[in-house]
Amino acid sequence: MIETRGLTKHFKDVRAVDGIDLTVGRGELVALLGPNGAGKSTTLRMLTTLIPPTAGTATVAGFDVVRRQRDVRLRIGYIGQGNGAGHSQRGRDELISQGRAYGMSVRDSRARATELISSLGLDEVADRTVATLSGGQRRRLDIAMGLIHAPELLFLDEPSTGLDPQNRANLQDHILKLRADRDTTIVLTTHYLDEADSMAERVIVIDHGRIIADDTPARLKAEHVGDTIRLGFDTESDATAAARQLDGHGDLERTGRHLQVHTEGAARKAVAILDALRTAGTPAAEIEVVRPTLDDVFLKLTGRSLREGGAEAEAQK
Ligand SMILES: Nc1ncnc2c1ncn2[C@@H]1O[C@H](COP(=O)(O)OP(=O)(O)OP(=O)(O)O)[C@@H](O)[C@H]1O
Repeated sequence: MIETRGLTKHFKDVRAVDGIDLTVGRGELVALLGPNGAGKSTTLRMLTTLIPPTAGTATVAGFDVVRRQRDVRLRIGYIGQGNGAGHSQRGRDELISQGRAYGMSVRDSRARATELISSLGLDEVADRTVATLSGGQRRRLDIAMGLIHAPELLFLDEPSTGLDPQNRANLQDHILKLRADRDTTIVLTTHYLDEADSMAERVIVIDHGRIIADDTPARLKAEHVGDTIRLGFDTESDATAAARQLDGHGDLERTGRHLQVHTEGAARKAVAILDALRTAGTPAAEIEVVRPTLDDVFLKLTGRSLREGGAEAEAQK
């Protein structure tokens, strides 16, 4: 559904996107992850024909994004970060007009608008004019607009930003359902690592306009970080003795009376480690198996935390 080769966008001296090669197949659900300014939105804006690449090529749904813009647009839905909806019409009418703009019949547009109003929890706002809606309500209306023509490929630029947890969950359900029912291909950007982790089977990490990792969340975590077993002891000397006992069980790191063991398959190994320590007479007082998050992956890959510029920063705005 998407094929890019050396896709590049420069804004004067800023290399926003720096030679991206990307292939996305039909029905995939892909999350683009990266800190502020990494180039995620610029990539989506090129793929949705809103801005032309400086160099490289991209085809979307089989059409070149520069030469066949109209063909691309008819097949995709794009929900950007700004408010796409107008102001003077009622929410429901905006949706119906949008459906008509995509060539749907009045009847189909109405039916689809009703379906989306219900599934995105827009009942209370459907008959109000857009100008009177709150930011979150407007966001949900924008999302409904992007879905009106049931596109085969959907681009969502930070769909959850500005939504409360319940609406975020509703939206995630809706996206997963679209995929299950219609095999819609979905590419989304997000700052919410848990969202990427739970929804996407493929996570692409972008930094400085380049792809630095591309895999399933589970494999990214296993390959780049691995599990950690955290052990606590009654005294520092117990921890030192335990570290000697556990030589060979993984990478060990001792801080005071705590010991961290970095290893694969930590849940299984934890049992063996506890047994070994008990037998040696230095039993652990505390144990915790810590699974890595996508943020740990990002930190490992870039030396920076995605959270610093991510959802938390957004929430403080
Ligand atoms: N129209 C523009 N003119 C000049 N520079 C731009 C323009 N659009 C984006 N940039 C720059 O390109 C870089 C990539 O921006 P982009 O919006 O693609 O990042 P992003 O990963 O989507 O970030 P965010 O998470 O903040 O949305 C940034 O340095 C940004 O300042």
